[in-house]
Amino acid sequence: MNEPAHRPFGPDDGPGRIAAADDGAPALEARGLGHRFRKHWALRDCDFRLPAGRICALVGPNGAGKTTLLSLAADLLEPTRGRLRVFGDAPSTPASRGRVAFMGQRKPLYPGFTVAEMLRAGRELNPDWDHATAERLVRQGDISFTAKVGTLSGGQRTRVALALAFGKRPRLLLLDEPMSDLDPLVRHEITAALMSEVAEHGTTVLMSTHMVSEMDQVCDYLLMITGGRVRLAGEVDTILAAHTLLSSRHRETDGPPDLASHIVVSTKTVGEHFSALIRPQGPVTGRWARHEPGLEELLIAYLRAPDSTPLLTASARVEASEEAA
Ligand SMILES: Nc1ncnc2c1ncn2[C@@H]1O[C@H](COP(=O)(O)OP(=O)(O)OP(=O)(O)O)[C@@H](O)[C@H]1O
Repeated sequence: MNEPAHRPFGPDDGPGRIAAADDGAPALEARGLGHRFRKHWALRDCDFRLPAGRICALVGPNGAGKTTLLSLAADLLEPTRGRLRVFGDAPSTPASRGRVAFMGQRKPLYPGFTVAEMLRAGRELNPDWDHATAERLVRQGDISFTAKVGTLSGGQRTRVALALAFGKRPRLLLLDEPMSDLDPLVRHEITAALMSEVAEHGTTVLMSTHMVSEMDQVCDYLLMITGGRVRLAGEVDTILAAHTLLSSRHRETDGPPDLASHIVVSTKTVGEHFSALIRPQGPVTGRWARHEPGLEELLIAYLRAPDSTPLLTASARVEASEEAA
């Protein structure tokens, strides 16, 4: 993963940055969005919406294009094709840059600064800085304000980076694998801190993660990218309800014929045990054991079949893009 430079806050984020244009606009809207690194398309033909106020898990295998999408939203990269809007505005506008905070995998902290100095820098660079929120997040982690950032543990650094991101009072918080270097207890604490701040301020969160089982309780929206293309987008509940997990004793690797009328996402055969994740297109016939999949089961099935038919719920859909190839 090659990560661009971070810009968690900055002097461009001037006063009056929350323009009226964002009323009712989705937090993110991509139309025909593509980004190419030299000859390689990291993202292509992406059309989707992320409604405001959602906590969205951004998932996909390594190299899927998650960091690229977050970097486009944070205005660290420009689209090669198509466009992306943040609350109705291009990411490069002062209005958008003021509304967005990005915490990348390399936390945007200066090791020689104390925690207090880091927060002070946040206050000086951001006109709408919320010092009380930033301090509270640090205090909840029992982190000393006089400690040098370079001496903090991974979990403490993540907490300070989150405090800086929240202190900016973003409308959209972009987090790139925020929990990857944390132990389960600290992950739990940081998740709780994140949830309470989000509940208080109604922040939209787009968070890339490989820790799907832990995100299950946190995220109410899902964006799955494989090979640079959107595969799933929408409310977690709606997406799960659109699928059925079937299991049976069969020997056929391609599945029994009574699945032919459904969208079969992926199938698995272990010995005589056959299972299939399907999107039913009518009544399911046959002697199947059936249940609604969990989020992890669903994502593993899609990861196993990255070319399966995409599914976007109504709230995530945009009309076909004129700019798409
Ligand atoms: N600066 C770069 N130059 C060239 N190719 C790049 C660059 N950054 C990313 N890529 C390529 O673009 C594709 C998407 O990368 P990206 O980092 O967005 O994936 P990701 O889903 O975030 O992966 P991971 O889960 O491993 O972090 C990959 O094939 C990657 O090698």
